[in-house]
Formats: sequence, structure tokens, C-alpha cells
Amino acid sequence: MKIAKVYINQTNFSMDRPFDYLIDREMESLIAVGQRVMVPFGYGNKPLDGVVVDIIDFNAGESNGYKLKKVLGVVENYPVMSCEQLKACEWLQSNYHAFFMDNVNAYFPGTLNIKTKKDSDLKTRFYLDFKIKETIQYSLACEYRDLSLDQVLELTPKNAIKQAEILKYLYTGPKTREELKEVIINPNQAIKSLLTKGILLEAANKESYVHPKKLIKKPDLTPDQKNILSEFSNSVDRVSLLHGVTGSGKTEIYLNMMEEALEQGGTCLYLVPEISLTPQTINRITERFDQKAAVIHSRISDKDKVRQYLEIDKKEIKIIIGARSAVFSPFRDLGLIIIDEEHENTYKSQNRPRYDTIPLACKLAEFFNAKVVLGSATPSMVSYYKASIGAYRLLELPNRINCMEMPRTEIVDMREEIKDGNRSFLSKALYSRIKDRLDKGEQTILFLNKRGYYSFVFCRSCGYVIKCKKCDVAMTYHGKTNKMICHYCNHTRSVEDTCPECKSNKIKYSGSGTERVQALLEKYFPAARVLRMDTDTMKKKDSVQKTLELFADKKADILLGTQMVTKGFDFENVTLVGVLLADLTLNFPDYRSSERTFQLLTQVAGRAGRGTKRGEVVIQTYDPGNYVINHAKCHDYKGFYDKEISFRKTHEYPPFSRLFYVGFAGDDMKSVKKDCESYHRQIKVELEKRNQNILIKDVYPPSPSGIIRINNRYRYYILIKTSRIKEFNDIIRAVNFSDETKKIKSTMIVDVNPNAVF
Ligand SMILES: Nc1ncnc2c1ncn2[C@@H]1O[C@H](COP(=O)(O)OP(=O)(O)OP(=O)(O)O)[C@@H](O)[C@H]1O
Ligand SMILES: [Zn+2]
Ligand SMILES: [Zn+2]
Repeated sequence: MKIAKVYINQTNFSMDRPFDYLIDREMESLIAVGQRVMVPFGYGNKPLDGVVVDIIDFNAGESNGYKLKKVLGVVENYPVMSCEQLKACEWLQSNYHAFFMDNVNAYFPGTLNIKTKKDSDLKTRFYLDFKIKETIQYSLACEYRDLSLDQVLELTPKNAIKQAEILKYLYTGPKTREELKEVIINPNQAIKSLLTKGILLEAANKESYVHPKKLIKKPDLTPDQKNILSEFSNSVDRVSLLHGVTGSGKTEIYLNMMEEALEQGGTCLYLVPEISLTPQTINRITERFDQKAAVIHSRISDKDKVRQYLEIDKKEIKIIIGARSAVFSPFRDLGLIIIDEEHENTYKSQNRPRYDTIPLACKLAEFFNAKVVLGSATPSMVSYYKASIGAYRLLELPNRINCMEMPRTEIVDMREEIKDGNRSFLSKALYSRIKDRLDKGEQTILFLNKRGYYSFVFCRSCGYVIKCKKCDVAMTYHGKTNKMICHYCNHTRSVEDTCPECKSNKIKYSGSGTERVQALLEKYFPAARVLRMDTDTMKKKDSVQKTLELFADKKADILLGTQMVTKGFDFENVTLVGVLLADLTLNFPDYRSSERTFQLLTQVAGRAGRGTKRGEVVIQTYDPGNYVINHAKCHDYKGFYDKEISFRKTHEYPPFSRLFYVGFAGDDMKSVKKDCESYHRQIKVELEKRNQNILIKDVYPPSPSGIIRINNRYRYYILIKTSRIKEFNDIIRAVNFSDETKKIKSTMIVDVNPNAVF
């Protein structure tokens, strides 16, 4: 007899381990690792579904006399998880304390989700669905797409009128059979003969697949790019870090690496920080390769997600572009993973499962014997450190394409401006530079990391700041709605003329956000066309794309926005970048605020002067001596890195340690605090059990969060900062399974190296 080790489809700490079930002899041939089965659970033997992760021999002597329950049956008659996928789930469970079943479910898009579809045969059902609903689409074959219409019409004999009609119609873009039928009567015969002649392509209509209208020829590589590529091809290192200054031609290198991997038959995964902010990059990839590419993002329909899933599964798509969740694609022959702008914090998941994409990608590459390329102009401290100790191969591009100079940067001390009587958000220097660009017809990008009109409202009489009634944060005034909004829970309240505390009417609005800056810019420069890009203006589906297109087409002079404008855009006419207040990110209470600020400043500065004209950057700050700002000014990554890494080393922050964050939240402050303290005590107990008492110094005492209440939920946390990763992984797991933890009523999360700790 055999025993199946089964993870039951439940996500809580006590169920987060495999349970043993006997496999009846007659079922043995039906059950394999990776398959879903139904098993009885608990006193009532309720049938639940789960995934088999291992099958071992049953040894009657070892069973200790207790009677094992039996597997009831299979859900599908084939495994739904591959060995690599199961291994990845286990790895995430032990390294990120992510529930095994959360990891499994991350592999299944939308309606395929195991959580939602319990007793149906997933793949068979969706193959059927897929067949019925699929529409056929026709387009001109690639080689004819560059021709003029009269040349296209010459492809068929003059008397073939229907064929000519079809060609005319398809010249405007791909059409479905139904669309053709609306315009041309009985087109089937004509379609058929165009297909046989190879003039038409027939494909299933998949809106989420990008099939380019025109293929772009690749440019000749520069000597620097060639060197990097040959170093990469000849190296056997699993992971490479491509550190190239902004505008050094990294994307071109990725494309060449992909070409090579595709030639060798490998699937390529190209990860970007956020799909909607990277339309230029996505176009560059899809325009280069004459094959289907799946673009995976949260806005495509469930149906399309399932289609993509099945096609990747069947190895019909070899190029996958996506944000972090695309790392959970069901590839079978992975060859290369590119992680573009690898320093971006969107690569760390903030929801369950709380994984970090980079280590997970490296792990997958190990399973598939594939390569990983991390690329950035401002690599994360962790990645650059790993490259410096030889764990990654370091590839460096220190110069911009065609010897374009880096932009000239000026730091403006805003205290001096105030002394000189200038209380505006624009320094004299930045004002005159903007004016100059407007006169010359060149474009400007302005960055301010604060949205809204006024960032807080207070009483000048008693000092009361108007706070959200559900959160301990100041509310932001938004002019468009004439309301105050909480940026944490979206609670709104109307504006008041008198102070809620002392009833005085000395209400003062303060702190400018992007909304106000836009209004002021329009006042200072009435002729300027200003585009604003922040979460308030970018709510609609295509608004980012549209804004970027307008700006690229020079239909606007100034692009103003929050972090969104710092991303990897490539606009040749932008010659000025202004940072309105560098201090905002610098003063954020987190050990990574210097790293973040350096990255933001360098990245946004890198948008200037990418065409033929040299760029200029103006950084406004109240702290002009700050080393972060000064290294950014000199484009001195290495100088910043050296300083920052020694700070990390002295204070034992990552990469010299790992942070385990255990957070508790609930409606009642006292019980949240109590739960947090109980967890802390159990860590101590576990340390004692293992005679590791000395490690208690790595465990910080229970502490209220920086903002203790958000959306009426109180928050406490425990932070563990340690280099003893293995020990604490085990300890946290043991504590999570303990009886005391079962009594915890607060919502509890474990987050490894979270994006922010406070
Ligand atoms: N070999 C080449 N020949 C001509 N132009 C090139 C070449 N390689 C890249 N370019 C062009 O140079 C510009 C900058 O390249 P690219 O966008 O790849 O840089 P990057 O390093 O990815 O920039 P960033 O990190 O700032 O986003 C682009 O307009 C690109 O088309
Ligand atoms: Zn007051
Ligand atoms: Zn709130």
C-alpha cells in the first residue's frame, strides 16, 4: 500500500502542512504527485480537496497503530501541478512563510483557480469553453504589412474581386471572419485561396496577444553592447546583474539575449515593474519578434488569462511579458528571465503570498537550468552587493548610447529662496529653465511625490490637524471634489470653516500636492500645456497610455506627476527634469529611504537629454548638503553604494541580515497588543527550547505601528532582524503551529523583508 501526502485546500497556520492518506490498491495507478484528490477531514470526515505532494510506501510497523483515512477519489485524472511548481511552492512556504495553498493558487489564473472551482475537471472544461468561444481572425501575412495598398492588391489576379476586397479591408488591420462577412458576401472561398497563397494569416482572436503590424529591424549594436552580450553568452553564471546608466541601451541588450534564448528553444519571461507604466518597452519587445507574445496583467479578462495559461502550458507561446505575477506562469522549458528595473519595489508582493520575485525567479532558473538577468541603472543595494561578492555576474554599461552626455544637475536650496522672499514651490532657477524650454518648444518633466491639492489642513489657533476619523493620519484636501480625503482608507469629509476642536475660524491649508502645482503652473505659464499623472488622474483604463502618447507626440509641454513620471520613459524631446521637493522621500521613516530617494532622483534625472540635446536637472531641497542628493547629482552610483553599504553593515540591515516582520491587526487595541505579546513570548520559548537564548537580541519587542490605526484597525508588530535565517525560519514556523497561536484572534501576517518596516 502507498501513502499520499496531501495539502488540503485551506489557508491557515494549523493546516499548512501535508496530511497522510492511504491509497487503496485499486487507486494506486490513478494517483500521481501534483494531482488533486478528495480526502475526508476532521471528526465529521468532511470531504475536502487537496494536492498530492508526495507518495511513499506504507509501512504498517511505523503507523503507530492509528488508523489512516483513505483518499476518496481524484478530481482530475492528471496532475495539475508540475514538480517544479510544487518545489517552488514549498520553497516559498519555507522561506516566505506563505501558505502552501496560497502558492498553489497563485499558479492558477482566475476561473482556473483551485480555490473557486472545486469539483470540476479544470483543463477539460476550459479547453471546451475555449474551443466554442474562440473566434478566428485574419490578417495580412507579416511580409506584406509594409507594402503600400496598391502593391498588396497586385498580389492577386485582377479578376479576383472578392480577394481584392478582402485585402483592402484587412489592410486597415486584422478582422474576424464575422467582420469580413458583414462587408463581403460569402467570403469563404476567397479567404481560402488567399490562405493557400500565404497572403493571409489565420489565427485565433486573442485580444491580449500582441502580434505586431510591423516588425522593427534591430539596430547595429554599439561595441559596449556587443561586449556585454558576448560576456553574457560565454558565462555560465546563473544570475547576471546588468548595471547600465540611464539611456545606455539596456533594453536593446535584453532583446538580443532573448533572441539567443529563443533560438535555443527556451521560453523567455520578461518582467517589468508595472505593465501600464511600460507601454514603450512592451512595444519594443513585441515589435522585434515575429511570434506571439503573451502580455500578462491584471486587467485582461479571465477568459484570456485561461487561454494564455493553456497556450504557455502547451508551449505555443515562448515570449511572456508581465508584472511580477507572471513568474507563476506554467512554463515547461524556461530559458531566460529578464527582470527590468530590478530595483523597483513592485517586485515584492504585498499580498498573500508575500513573495519576492527576484529570489523566486533565481530559484526557478535553478530548477529549469535557465538564466536570470537583473537590470537597472540603480540596482538595489542587495543585488549590487551580491554582484560585488561574486554571487551574480556583474555586467556594466557606464556610458549612454552614442556618447550622449549625462544631464547637468543643479541643487537648489529652498531655504535661500525663502530668505530671498520667494515662497512659491518653484525656485527662480527652475522657473527660468521651464520658461526657456517653453520658448524653445522642448519638454519638461516635473516630479512631486505628493498628490492632492493641500496635503494637510490645520487650525492656526489651537494647532489641531484635521485627521481621518478611521485612521491616525492627516487628511488631504482635493480641489476637484472640494473634499478632504484620507489617502489610507479613502474616507472623505467635507471642508469646514471652523476648527472642530476650538471653533476658531483660523483654518489654514498647507503643503502643495500635484493637483495644486498643476493649477499654479497653468497660472504662471498660461500658454503651457500641462499633463498630470498621478493616481487621481490615471483612474481610467487607458489614461496612462493616452497621457504618454500625448506627451510623446509633443502635444504637451510639461508632464507633472508623482513617482509614475520617474519610470523608464524614453522621450527624446525632454531636456529638463525638475524635482520639486527631494526631501519628501528622504524623510520617510524606513531604513531604505536613502536607497529609494537615490533611485528616484537618478531615474527621473535619467529622463532628461535622451535625444540629441543635452539634458538639465534641477533638484529642489531644504537639505542641499545631503549625501544622497549629492551622489544623485553626480550620477555617482558607486559612491552612493559604498556609503550606504557601510551603513547597512554597521546596523546589520539587509543584505547583512534578513527582516522578519510579524504583524497583528484587529478592532480592539488591547487584544491586538495582547496577541502580539503572546507571539513574542512564544518566540522566547522556542529559543529556550533550542538553547539559542542569545538570539533573543535579534527579536525586537512588540511595538505599535508607525500609524497605529488604519481603517479602524489597530496594528502592532514584532520585527526580527537577523543573519540566522535558517534558525528563525524554523522558529517562526514552530510558533505558527503552536497551540498559543491558535488562540490569536487578530489578523496575523508574516512578511519577509517587507517593503517598509514601521
Ligand atoms: N545599438 C543602438 N543603436 C542605436 N540606438 C540604440 C542602440 N541601443 C539603444 N538605442 C537607443 O538608445 C535609447 C536608450 O536605450 P534604452 O532605452 O535601451 O536604454 P536603457 O538603458 O534601457 O534606459 P533606462 O534605464 O534609462 O530606461 C533608446 O532610444 C534606444 O532605441
Ligand atoms: Zn482650533
Ligand atoms: Zn482613513
